Amino acid sequence: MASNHDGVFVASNGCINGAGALELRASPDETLPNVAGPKSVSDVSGSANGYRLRVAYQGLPGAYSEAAAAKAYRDCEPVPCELFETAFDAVECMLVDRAVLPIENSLGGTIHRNYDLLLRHNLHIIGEVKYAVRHCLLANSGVKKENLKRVLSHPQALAQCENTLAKIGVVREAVDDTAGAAKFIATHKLQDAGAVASSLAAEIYGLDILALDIQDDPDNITRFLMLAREPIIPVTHKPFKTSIVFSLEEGPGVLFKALAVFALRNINLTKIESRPKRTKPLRITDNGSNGRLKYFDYLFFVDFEASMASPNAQNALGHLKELATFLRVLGSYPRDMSEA
Ligand SMILES: O=C(O)C(=O)C[C@]1(C(=O)O)C=C[C@@H](O)C=C1
Repeated sequence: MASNHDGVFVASNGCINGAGALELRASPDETLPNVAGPKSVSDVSGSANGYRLRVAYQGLPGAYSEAAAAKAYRDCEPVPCELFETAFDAVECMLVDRAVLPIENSLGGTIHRNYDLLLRHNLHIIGEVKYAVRHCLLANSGVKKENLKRVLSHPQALAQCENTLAKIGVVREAVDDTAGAAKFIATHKLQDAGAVASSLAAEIYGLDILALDIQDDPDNITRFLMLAREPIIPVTHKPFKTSIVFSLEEGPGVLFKALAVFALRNINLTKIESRPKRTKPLRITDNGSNGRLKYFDYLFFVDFEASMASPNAQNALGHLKELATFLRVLGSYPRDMSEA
């Protein structure tokens, strides 16, 4: 992995350091309790014995993900990464200790890319954090709303401000992250372009705030996942959530039967998401008259409100195993019960 001039981890092949790459830092297992091996539930502090936990996030300084990382791990050292994938790689290569990545937003919906990456990588979900996202419309000093012809931001942020941007009547341009959009218009001193980003991004990149709270609903919350190389030890005395992914044979009612394993045990599901199986997205079968039928084949991601330490959840997954062609537990972790 390598970093650019701004110290942002950028995509490269694998974990071997190339020229100009950041030095590989072993995880400070000897200083931070429970860093190696399964972690305890209280693993939320971002520092111990003078060592600051290094937490990867996607975007540049001033991105909401940076603020979410700091909320998840107080006093941590947030480490910017170019792509979601770079953040996954940085944890796997031990360049950082954790990653904090968005998974869904109350207005914009699911961040599908991170579901796909969860499956392709071997990290564990060890926590979740809800963050209230308050978007601002930013521009260079002297630029007024009526001068704007285009507005740049992360696609999720543009989606979350759809009504406001439609009213202003600007062209929307998608970029990698909100803070990157702010930096771009500032660096190029653009006079006809604005950015949707945080008030912190305005401060960092020296931009004016033309409008505050421009998201389509004042209550705009993004849920982030906390990822680590090792799982945490699940407990039953705290509210826990478990995330799994599975696939099923084709047939009538199979998904109904799979979800019934939770209903039968009174386990509440909080989310279900289906994604195409990337390796084999189509299932081809005989249509009974020498023709071929092509079915889409899916992976189902489910979150349920129970700890893997509870016999109820273990029985439910035992039952699901009988129906599933593939089943993986992505993590069992404390629910974020805060108001965001
Ligand atoms: O661009 C940023 O600032 C991000 O942190 C990314 C991101 C996302 O991917 O959803 C995070 C929170 C907001 O929902 C908007 C954008």
